[in-house]
Amino acid sequence: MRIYLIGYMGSGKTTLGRELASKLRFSFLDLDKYLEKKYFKTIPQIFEEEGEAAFRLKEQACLHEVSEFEDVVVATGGGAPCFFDNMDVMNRTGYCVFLDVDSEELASRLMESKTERPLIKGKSPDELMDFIDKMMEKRRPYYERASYIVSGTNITPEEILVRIEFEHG
Ligand SMILES: Nc1ncnc2c1ncn2[C@@H]1O[C@H](COP(=O)(O)OP(=O)(O)O)[C@@H](O)[C@H]1O
Ligand SMILES: O=C(O)C1=C[C@@H](OP(=O)(O)O)[C@@H](O)[C@H](O)C1
Ligand SMILES: [Mg+2]
Repeated sequence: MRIYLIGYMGSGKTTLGRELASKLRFSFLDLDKYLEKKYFKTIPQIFEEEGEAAFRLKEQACLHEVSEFEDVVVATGGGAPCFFDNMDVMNRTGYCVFLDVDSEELASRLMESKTERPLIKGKSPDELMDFIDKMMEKRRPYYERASYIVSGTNITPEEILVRIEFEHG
């Protein structure tokens, strides 16, 4: 069994994914970290040296690899669902959960942790808010293809599990 967490930067995929995996006694895998290990480069380095398009190709390759792993919770990167066949792969090979957190909450979380995220690096609070709103509008249709949507500002791993169990039986 595989669980994929998707959603905007700052929605808590990495944080909640780790907690969820430990509850289930599954392995936890962060797609960004997996990618950094595979290519021996950090995400900001790849964006800077090779550009976003190259990053997206690497991200897709990594997703295809991890989609064969057993009993894992995968925290994806915020953009992963919006490129290539990634959303199809996740829906086909696991339970895909969209963490739907409102943009004000995202902005306040992301102000604290911008440096490792090349897409928002150096933005002022107002610019960040505007950027999140615009990008969320484009990304939402992809995110909403997830089999499960969990919304709120304080989503817990229990809530995610209950949803999957309740709807899946
Ligand atoms: N439920 C939460 N409540 C408050 N802050 C959170 C919550 N989940 C994550 N954060 C904080 O938000 C930031 C981004 O979380 P992270 O798990 O890295 O998100 P993602 O992987 O979706 O980008 C981190 O600083 C984290 O501590
Ligand atoms: O939203 C995006 O396009 C990205 C999100 C990041 O992951 P997080 O969502 O874990 O921050 C990381 O993959 C990269 O910086 C691009
Ligand atoms: Mg993350």
